[in-house]
Amino acid sequence: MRLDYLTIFPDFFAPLELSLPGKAAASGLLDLGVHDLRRWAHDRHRTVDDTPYGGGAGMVMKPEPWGEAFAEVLSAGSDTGERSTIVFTTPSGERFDQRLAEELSTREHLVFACGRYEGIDQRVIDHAREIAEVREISLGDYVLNGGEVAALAVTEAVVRLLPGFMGNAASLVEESHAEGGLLEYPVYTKPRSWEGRDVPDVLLSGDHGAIARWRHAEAVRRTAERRPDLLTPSVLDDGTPIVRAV
Ligand SMILES: COc1cccc(Cn2ccc3ccc(-c4cc(N)[nH]n4)cc32)c1
Repeated sequence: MRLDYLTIFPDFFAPLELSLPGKAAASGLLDLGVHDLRRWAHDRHRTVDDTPYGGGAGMVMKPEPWGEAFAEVLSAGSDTGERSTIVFTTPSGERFDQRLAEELSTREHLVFACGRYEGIDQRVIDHAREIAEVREISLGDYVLNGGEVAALAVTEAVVRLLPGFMGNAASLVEESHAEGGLLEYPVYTKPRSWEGRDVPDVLLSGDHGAIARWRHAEAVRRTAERRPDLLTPSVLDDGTPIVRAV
């Protein structure tokens, strides 16, 4: 997989060299490219923003640098001739979740378009839809100052799913939000007693059936307490969607 990042803060992506994706890059399983968007702003001040048409506070990112950047990065990045996937992180995107992480992990080339200011001129997104697959992705219902943090989060969730990148593939299978949609059960390690708190006896019993049953029960209890929405069915038995009055 190739990952490219377009940003006015390229240093934001230095951690990618240090973390899991960095190792994967070293092993040749990942190709990373971080690009300063100002490379495609040709005026003396490398201007990437301007005032919004229609008025309003703040600045909007100009379309021209993005158009030139996409042209260069898409042609250089998809040597397989595969269409690239441009990911715009934005508060107004589809909510990122494990299912979307799994979907993106199947792509050959992801290009993260990291906006700043009050966002990117809409014509950039419209243009991108003609030259690539486009996903507009939100991390959640809160507003960040730009797209870089969201791009890093999406990157980590996607890359760890790629075959050969996780040291222990078995842990991927057990994870919450992956199978059954339950939250993670509580985990323990040595020492057996700490600050007067002991590890649950069942985990020391060697009875793998009892341990599995305890872990499932704990996952259900936690999910019911913290995320009851994950437990309620969204469709009736015959597949009819359940529409809830707000
Ligand atoms: C576009 O609408 C905006 C309105 C007010 C501020 C901003 C700031 N901003 C600029 C680019 C940008 C990219 C992503 C995000 C973002 C994503 C999530 N989940 N929260 N915040 C925020 C961004 C944007």
